[in-house]
Amino acid sequence: MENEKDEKINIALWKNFISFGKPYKKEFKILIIVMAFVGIIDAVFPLMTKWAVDNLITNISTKKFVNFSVLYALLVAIQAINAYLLISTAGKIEMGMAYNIRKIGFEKLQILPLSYYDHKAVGWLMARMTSDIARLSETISWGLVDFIWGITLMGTIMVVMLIMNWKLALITLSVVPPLILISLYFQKKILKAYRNVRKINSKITASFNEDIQGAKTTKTLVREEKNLEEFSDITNKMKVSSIRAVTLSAIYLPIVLTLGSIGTALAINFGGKSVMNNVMSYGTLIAFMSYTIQFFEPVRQLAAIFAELQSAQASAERVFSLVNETPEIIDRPEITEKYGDFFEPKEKNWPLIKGEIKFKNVSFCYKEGKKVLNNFNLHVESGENIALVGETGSGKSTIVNLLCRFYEPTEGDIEIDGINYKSMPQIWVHENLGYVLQSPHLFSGTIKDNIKYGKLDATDEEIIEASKLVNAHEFISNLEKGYETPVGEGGGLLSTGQKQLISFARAVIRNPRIFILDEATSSIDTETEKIIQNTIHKVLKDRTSFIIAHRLSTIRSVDRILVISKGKVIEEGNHENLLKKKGYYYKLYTNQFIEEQSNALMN
Ligand SMILES: Nc1ncnc2c1ncn2[C@@H]1O[C@H](COP(=O)(O)OP(=O)(O)OP(=O)(O)O)[C@@H](O)[C@H]1O
Repeated sequence: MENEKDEKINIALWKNFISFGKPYKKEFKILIIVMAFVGIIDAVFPLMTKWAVDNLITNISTKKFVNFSVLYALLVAIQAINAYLLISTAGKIEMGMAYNIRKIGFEKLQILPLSYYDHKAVGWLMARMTSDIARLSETISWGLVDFIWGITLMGTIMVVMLIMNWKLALITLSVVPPLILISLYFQKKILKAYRNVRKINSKITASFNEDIQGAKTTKTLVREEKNLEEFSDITNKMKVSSIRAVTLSAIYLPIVLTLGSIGTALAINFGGKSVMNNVMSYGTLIAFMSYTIQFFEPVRQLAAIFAELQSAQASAERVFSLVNETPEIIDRPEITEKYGDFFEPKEKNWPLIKGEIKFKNVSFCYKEGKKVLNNFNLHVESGENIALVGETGSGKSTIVNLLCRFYEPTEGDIEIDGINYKSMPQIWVHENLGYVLQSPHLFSGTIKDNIKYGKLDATDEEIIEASKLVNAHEFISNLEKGYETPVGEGGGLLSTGQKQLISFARAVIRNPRIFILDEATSSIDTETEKIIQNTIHKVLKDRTSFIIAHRLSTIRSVDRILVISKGKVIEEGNHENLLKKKGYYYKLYTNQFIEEQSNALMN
């Protein structure tokens, strides 16, 4: 979590933020007018009291009394209508702006390349999209409410006081400047203290999160006591910070009340004398006393808004760093003109992919200066099945990520069917891609929903057909609710093998020309493994495919095996040829074979 600095108000940033409120121009206008009315009417009530004291008590007349009552009731009714208007309008602005920014943020998250997610933690992004945006919209709408109300109320009170008795007005208002200074000082301190509480709170949330997710690991490593100790440490800090924040509020309020009382005392003292000398009416004195008390609330509110704006600015900066992020991989303008953009694609009049792939002198680095691939060349025929093997970190996933255009080459080109993929929209490749991840992610919902995720308009027949192709139909049909079985969060209600089969179905339902399989390392039972082997065989048929292989038994029948080391192909050929070569692959294969045999014996 970043430090929130006490910076000056950044006008440009707030202008940018307010631009999201453009669709709510009418609501903003209503809110400003309503709040100005509320402020003025609030300042009229003490005048009503003055009038009542000066006229009704001393000189009672039924007609005047009735008129007074009617006017009073009218003002109260107007305030009630205003209250309705202000709450509904401010609420509309708050929710509307949050909706607009969240939508744009979500759209951005869809188009940002994988590289963006490499350096942004999930928790960071979630906090931006939820709490930061909520806080900003709240600050803007309710802050505006308090601001307009405060300014008009204070302005009206000042004008009325000066008109009634300018000398007494100046004397009573002399407590305002120290009040403003003290309010600013305390509001800043209070806000800082609460900010600290929030920071610790996010650590507590993260702690809970890690603890729940890592419950199994904790138990196996007997870390319970240590975890508890660390947790107590954070909660203790939270307690201390919260008490500090509350103490500051507890000191601030009596100071405001005292200053308010001094103002009232000044009014009574100097005003009382004027009343005794018959220079001023009782009613005016009472109005003055009411005004001094009424004056303090907006000062407190305005100081709070000012402090809140400074702090909310940090939220605004973080939200806009996401909203204004320019994706590293973008379709060129001439391409979007021809094919439309991500959210509004035009007719797909691009060539169908057959699946011939060429890496031409491709170099790539995730971080500047550290080349993972250097002058990498590869030619894959359409429909050819390729397996990538090699030690961990050798660059297998990188090759595949580049082919999928999740990242783009730093140097060199990648061609599909002889076309440089950078001269086509990203969706051209993505639409023709089937990718089964090493640990497939299923979304909460039913098995059917998850398979349909690969092709939103898929019919039930297509879903069953895809499931049959990947040998998943049998196990799905045996479940009590069949295709309507809920998979749980992240597919947690299914076994690893079942999850894999469903992700196969999801990938093949769109009939992709290029198929990528990042083979699972986690062990599954022999029966399921056999089913998956058979599935792989069927799915790869006639498609250009890349398998990142961990179990070498899977790839015995592929057309070509590439042994990758430090981003280079060090051996290539089919299974038999590579074994005959007695090189790296031979060693890898025999080691794995011996390992599997000894595991089998031990079991
Ligand atoms: N997102 C990333 N950001 C920075 N460096 C990365 C990133 N992904 C991979 N690397 C680095 O690039 C190199 C190649 O990684 P890659 O994931 O391609 O290897 P791999 O052969 O697929 O490994 P494994 O079999 O363990 O999955 C490694 O040194 C790795 O640390």
